[in-house]
Amino acid sequence: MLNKSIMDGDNPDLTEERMKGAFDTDKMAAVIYGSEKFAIRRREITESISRIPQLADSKPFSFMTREEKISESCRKLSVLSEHWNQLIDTNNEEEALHLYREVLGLEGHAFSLHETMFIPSLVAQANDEQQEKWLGRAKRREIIGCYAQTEMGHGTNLRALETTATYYPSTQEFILHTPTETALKWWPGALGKSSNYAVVVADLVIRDTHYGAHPFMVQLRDEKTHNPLPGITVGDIGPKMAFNGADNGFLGFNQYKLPRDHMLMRHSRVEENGTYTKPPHAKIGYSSMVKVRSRMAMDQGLFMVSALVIAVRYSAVRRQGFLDDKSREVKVLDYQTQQHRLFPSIARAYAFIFCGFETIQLYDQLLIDVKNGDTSGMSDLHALTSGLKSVVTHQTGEGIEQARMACGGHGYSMASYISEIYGVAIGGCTYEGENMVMLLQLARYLVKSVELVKTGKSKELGPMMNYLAEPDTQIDLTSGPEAYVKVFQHAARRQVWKATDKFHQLMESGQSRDIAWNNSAVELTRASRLHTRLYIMETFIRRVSSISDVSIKKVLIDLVNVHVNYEVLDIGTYALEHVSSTQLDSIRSQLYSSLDTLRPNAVSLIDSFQISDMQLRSVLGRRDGHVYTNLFEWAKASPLNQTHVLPSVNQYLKPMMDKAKL
Ligand SMILES: CCCCCCCC/C=C\CCCCCCCCCC(=O)SCCNC(=O)CCNC(=O)[C@H](O)C(C)(C)COP(=O)(O)OP(=O)(O)OC[C@H]1O[C@@H](n2cnc3c(N)ncnc32)[C@H](O)[C@@H]1OP(=O)(O)O
Ligand SMILES: Cc1cc2nc3c(=O)[nH]c(=O)nc-3n(C[C@H](O)[C@H](O)[C@H](O)COP(=O)(O)OP(=O)(O)OC[C@H]3O[C@@H](n4cnc5c(N)ncnc54)[C@H](O)[C@@H]3O)c2cc1C
Repeated sequence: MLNKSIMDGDNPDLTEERMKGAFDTDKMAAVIYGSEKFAIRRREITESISRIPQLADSKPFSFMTREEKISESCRKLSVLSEHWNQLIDTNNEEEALHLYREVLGLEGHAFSLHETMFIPSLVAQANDEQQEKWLGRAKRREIIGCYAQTEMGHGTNLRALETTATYYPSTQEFILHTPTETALKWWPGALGKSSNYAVVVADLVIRDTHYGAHPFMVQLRDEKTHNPLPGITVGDIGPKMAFNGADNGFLGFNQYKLPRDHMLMRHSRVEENGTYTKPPHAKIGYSSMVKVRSRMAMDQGLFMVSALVIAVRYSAVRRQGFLDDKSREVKVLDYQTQQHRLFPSIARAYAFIFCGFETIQLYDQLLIDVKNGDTSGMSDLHALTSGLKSVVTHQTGEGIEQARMACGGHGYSMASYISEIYGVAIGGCTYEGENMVMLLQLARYLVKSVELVKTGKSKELGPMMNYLAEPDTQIDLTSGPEAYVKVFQHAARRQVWKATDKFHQLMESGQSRDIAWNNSAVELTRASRLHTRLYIMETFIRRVSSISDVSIKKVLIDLVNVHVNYEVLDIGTYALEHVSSTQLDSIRSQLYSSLDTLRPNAVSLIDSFQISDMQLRSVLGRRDGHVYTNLFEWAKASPLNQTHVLPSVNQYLKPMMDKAKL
C-alpha cells in the first residue's frame, strides 16, 4: 500500500485519493522528518500514547474554558510523568517535542517554555558548576522554569530593559528590582501560575556602571507551597488571541536578593569583589532567542501543515457544483482556484521544514563552536534566522488563512480548529522579535555585505551572499528550477543594492545614520524578504536534488515546480526587471499545469506528515473523512445542547416575549 493511511470504513472519497497517490507515504515521512529512524520513532510514540487512555482529551478542547484547558494539560503532564522513559528517549529533543505536540497540542501548557527556552538557556549560558546544580533538576522536571525577558514597556529594544540586577560586593549578592510599572516582566509563557524558577534577563549594574542585559537564575516560588517568595509579585496576564492553555505572566521584584552565583556565568562573570569580565561576543547572551528562531521554520511549517491536512482532506470529500459530469457534484479539490489556494502552501510547508532542519543543525553546531571559544558563526546565523523567522511566520499566517477559507463555512467553525492554529502560529510574527525589527536585523547584514562588494572585499562575504557580487546575466527560463533561482537572485540583488544605495545617499545628503536608516527601512525590509525567499527556494531545490528514491523525488520535483512558478509570480513586480511580461504569462501557464500534475498526490502529500487525529484536534480534518457525521456529533456535544431550554431563556427571553403578548 503506497498511502499508509488507507483504512477500512473511511470515507470512500478519501480512500480514492489515497489509492491515487504515486508514492509511499512512510518513505515520504522519512524525508520530511530527516531520517527513517525518526519517522518510525514518531509513529511508535503516537502508537504508545494511544494505549494510555488517561492521555486522551477528557472532552473536546474547543468546549473547554481557559481554566479547564490549563487544568487538563496539568492532569496530562502528571500522567506523562509516569511514562516519560517508556515513551521517549528523554535526551532526544525532537522526540520530546513530538510527544508534547501529540498529547498537549498547541494551545500551550506549564512546560511550554521549560523545554524551549529555560533548559536551552541553562545549556548555553550556565557554567559547568551551575549546570551541575540546576540542569539535572530541570531535566528531571523537579522544577519548572520559564524565560522572563520582555517587560511591559519594552520587548524589542533589549538595551532599554529597566529591571536591574545590582551587585553589592559587601554581601556578594545581586538585588533584583523593578523600578517602575513599565519594568514589570510581561508576557513570559508559563510564568503566571506554573513556573517556580525563571531565567530572568536584567540590566547588570556594578558600582553605578550599567553593563546591559544579562541572564540570572531566579527562584520565584517556594518549592513546597508554590507560593511566591517574599519580594516577588507574579501572576497571569489574562486571555490572549490564542495560546490560552498557557499562563503568560507578569513579574515584579521588590529589592529581591540573589546570591552572586545565580548570574549565569558561562560567558560573562562577576567576581566576588565586583570585577566584571565581558563575554567573548557582545550578543552571546541572546543565544536562547537564536535557538528558538532556528526552530521556527520547522515549527511554523508544521502549523501550516496542520491547517493544510484539514483543508486538503476536507476538499477531497466536500462536493459542490459541477464540471463536465452533471450527474454528480465534484470534489472541491478539483477546482483550479482551490488548488491555487492550497498547493503553493503545501510546497512552502515542505520548503520551511527542510530549511528548519538546516537551521536547527546550524544552531547545534554553533553551540559546540561557542563552547570551544569560536563565536565567528554568530552573525551569520543571527542574520539568517532573523529573516527566516519573519518570512515563514508571515507566509504561514497567509497559508493558514487560505486553508480556513478553502473550508467554506465549516472552516469558520471551531470544529475545523483552524482558527486556533492560526492564532497560535501568528503569535510567531511577534514573539522572538517582531518581524519588521528582525527583517531590519538581516538588512544590517545585507548592507554590510554590499559595502564589502563595493570596497573590493567580496572574498569576505558570508555564506549565501556571493550572489550580491555577481553581474546580471540573461535568464533562460526553460532550463529548470535553477533558472527561477536566478530570477530570485536578480530581484534580491537589485533590491539589496537599491536599498543600500538609498541609505548611503540619504547619509551623504546629511541625514544621520539612524534617520537615513529609518527613511530607507521599507526598502530594506523588502530586500530582506527577497533574500530570505531566495534562501528558502535554494534550500528546497538542494534538498530535493539529494533524494535518491525515484517516486519520492518525482512528486517532490512536481512540488518544487509549483513552488518556483508561484514564488516568481508572487514577486512579479520585482521580477519584471529581468523577466518580460510574456515570460510571466508562460510562467503562469506552467503554474496551472503544475497544479494539475500535483492534484492526484495532494492527499498523500499531506498524509505523509502523519499527524494524528489526537494532535490535529480537528473534527473536519480527521483521517476517516466522515466529515458530516463527525460534525453533527461534535455539535451535539456542545455544552449549550445539554439542555433544551437555557436558564437565560427562562430568565430573560421568555418573560420578554410573554410581556410582548399582553
Ligand atoms: C518555539 C518552539 C516551540 C516548539 C513546541 C512545539 C509545540 C508547539 C506549541 C506551541 C508553540 C508556541 C511556542 C511559544 C514559544 C514562545 C516563545 C517566545 C519567547 C520570547 O518571545 S522571548 C523574548 C524574545 N525577545 C526578542 O526576541 C527581542 C528582540 N530584540 C532583540 O533580539 C534585540 O534587541 C535586537 C537584535 C533587535 C537588537 O539588539 P541590540 O543589542 O540593540 O543590537 P543592535 O544594536 O541592533 O545590533 C548590534 C549588533 O549586534 C548584532 N546582533 C544582534 N543580535 C545578535 C545575535 N543574537 N547574534 C549575533 N549578533 C547579533 C547585530 O546584527 C548588530 O551587528 P552589526 O553591528 O550590524 O554588525
Ligand atoms: C505568544 C507570545 C509569547 C511570548 N512569550 C514570551 C516569553 O516567553 N518570554 C518573553 O520574555 N517574552 C515573550 N513574549 C514577548 C515577545 O517576545 C515580544 O512581544 C516581542 O519581542 C515584541 O516586542 P514588543 O511587544 O515590545 O513589540 P514592539 O517593539 O513594541 O512592537 C510594536 C511595533 O513597533 C515596531 N518597532 C519597534 N521597534 C522598532 C524598530 N527599531 N524599528 C522599526 N519598528 C520598530 C514593531 O515593528 C511593531 O510594529 C511573547 C509574546 C507573545 C505574543
